[in-house]
Amino acid sequence: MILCFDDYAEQAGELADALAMPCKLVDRHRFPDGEVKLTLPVALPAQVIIYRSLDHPNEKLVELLLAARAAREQGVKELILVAPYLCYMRQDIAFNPGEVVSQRIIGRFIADLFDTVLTVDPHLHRVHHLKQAVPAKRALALQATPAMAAFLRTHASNPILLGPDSESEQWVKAVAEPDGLRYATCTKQRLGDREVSITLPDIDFRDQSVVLLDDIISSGETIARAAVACREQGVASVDVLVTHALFAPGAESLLKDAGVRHVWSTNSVRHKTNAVSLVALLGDALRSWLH
Ligand SMILES: O=P(O)(O)OC[C@H]1O[C@@H](O)[C@H](O)[C@@H]1O
Repeated sequence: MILCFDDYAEQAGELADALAMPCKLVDRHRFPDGEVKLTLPVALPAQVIIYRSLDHPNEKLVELLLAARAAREQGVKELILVAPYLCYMRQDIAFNPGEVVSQRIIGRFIADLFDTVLTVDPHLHRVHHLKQAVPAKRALALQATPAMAAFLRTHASNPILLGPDSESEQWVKAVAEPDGLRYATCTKQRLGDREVSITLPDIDFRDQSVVLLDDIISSGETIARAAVACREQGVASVDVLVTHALFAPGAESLLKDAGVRHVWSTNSVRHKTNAVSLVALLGDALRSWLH
């Protein structure tokens, strides 16, 4: 059985359909002081999947704690978390004394609640395996790149794929290579939460169709700066394809002002740019674990 909350009921329902299993809602009541009361379905089976993407994570983490512990109290033996976007993975090192390394702490918090954690393209740059960040019995990070490549085959004509920074090379390369597309990455310097500088690679961009490809749009600064730099080089068009459409306030207008034509995202995070479904990817990974 899949359990979901109202925010991701549609995606969870699609996944349940793909796996031919029931999907039930965790009811959420908010008290006047802001606390929540959750009500789970009763008579839960031995194996339960909780589907919830962890964008806007702070309240969701408390709700996951309540739901997972309550499911165990009902006798659930195996709990699987499907969180297409996994929060707090970016804070993976203390740059100053006293800075909290959230990745480690949230990773352990989630691993204490769930036997298995399934996610897509987590932002891991200093560790290489999800299990190092989320030490659950089983932790699997899927890649959205095959679904992105399939999408681009029908939505872009011979584009140059451009990653905005060196970290994005893994995704750009994985999407470009199977179809023999040209790809490159920019050099990025992050100066603050909402301030980055981007230097384009030395390529002739004139009249080319560029697709900027990255894992996350948060403030939108990275993609906007890259798009502006491309347009200054006389590109024919700039489109954007990302895995996780976090879109902090202001990001949308930033991209529009930068002259981005289309923004496409996977449905890991609910957003109006969602164009690439991850249901088949998640379903295939889960199928072998179900009993
Ligand atoms: O520039 P914004 O949109 O705020 O942040 C997203 C970028 O910051 C990085 O961590 C991500 O990999 C992406 O390149």
